[in-house]
Amino acid sequence: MTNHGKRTVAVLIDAANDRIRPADLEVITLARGLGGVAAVAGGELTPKAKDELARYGVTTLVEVESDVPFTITPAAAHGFAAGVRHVGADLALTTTTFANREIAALAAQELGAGLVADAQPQLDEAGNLLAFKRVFAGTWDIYSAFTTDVAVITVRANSIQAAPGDAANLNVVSLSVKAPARAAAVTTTRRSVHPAGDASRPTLSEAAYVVAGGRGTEGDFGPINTLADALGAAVGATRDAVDEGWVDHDAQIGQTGVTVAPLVYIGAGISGAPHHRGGMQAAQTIVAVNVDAETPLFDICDFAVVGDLAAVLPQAAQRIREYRAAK
Ligand SMILES: Cc1cc2nc3c(=O)[nH]c(=O)nc-3n(C[C@H](O)[C@H](O)[C@H](O)COP(=O)(O)OP(=O)(O)OC[C@H]3O[C@@H](n4cnc5c(N)ncnc54)[C@H](O)[C@@H]3O)c2cc1C
Repeated sequence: MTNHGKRTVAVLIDAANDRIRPADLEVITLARGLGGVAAVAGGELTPKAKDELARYGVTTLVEVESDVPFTITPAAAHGFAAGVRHVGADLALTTTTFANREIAALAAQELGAGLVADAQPQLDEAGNLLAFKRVFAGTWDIYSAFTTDVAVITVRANSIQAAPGDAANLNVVSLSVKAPARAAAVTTTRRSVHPAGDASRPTLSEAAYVVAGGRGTEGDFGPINTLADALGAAVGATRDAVDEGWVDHDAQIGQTGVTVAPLVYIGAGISGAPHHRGGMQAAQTIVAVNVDAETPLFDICDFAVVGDLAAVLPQAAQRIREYRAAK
């Protein structure tokens, strides 16, 4: 895919009541640096959500009315692809969630587009689009170029901090689509959303701050929760902690768990086995708390604290609370 001058970037968004999800706002912020931004949503958004899109510089909102709801993945993929075509976008972005990976793949197939999952769009010096991703437990950086006219990228959370842009006049378009037969063939009898972990905390895969505990907690996640509460962080864990039944499987970070890329990852009582590192090494700042000064996690961390987590974490939480109260 070569540089065509001004790009149009379509972003799939998922409004939760009146709010645009923070991860979607990150993707919109990223998209603004690449071209004009159009949002594509399944159904009608509330006026508040539309205001938020305008504040983030989105110029067009395509509200897709589909005969099958976007909760059915092929219907969402078809609706998204229709939105991308409608605005003539050459780049389509979604956040990286399990559902969005599938939506992006099906939409890319329909659009004849190249797809890179869990990456960050970037422009090279000539303005050509690249998808950047860090792989193999953070040991390789891959830059992919597109040979197709349209590119689809699912964007890893916390690639960028969301920030409002120049407020735009939002042009709202309604687009009616008929879902493909494979979507219409599905009958939803019951739909229940399983709240991942603690509903009062951010989603682990999208959180800006993550506090994770391992076998060193000896089953007491109290200090982990205390620090997570002070920071507004998600709680993560190693597989050993999950296998012991100390925390839900949803919290497992690593090769066979969730991949996180927060601004700050704090790992306490975690040795830093390669299986765990593969899921957190992309964090921007890594803090490790361990009684063993030789623990492997110290080899890759930015800040190492040698100490008992039961003593260190409550003190850190207390200082954070004091700092926030004084601000
Ligand atoms: C196929 C496969 C897939 C796997 N997938 C994953 C995965 O997705 N995610 C994952 O995490 N693991 C995974 N594992 C397991 C992984 O290899 C490690 O066994 C696991 O990550 C170790 O967990 P841990 O760090 O909690 O425990 P340990 O390695 O036992 O480390 C505990 C650490 O706590 C420290 N400690 C003890 N007491 C304290 C204290 N009071 N204060 C501070 N520090 C203390 C110790 O010094 C030690 O460093 C996988 C393994 C296999 C074989």
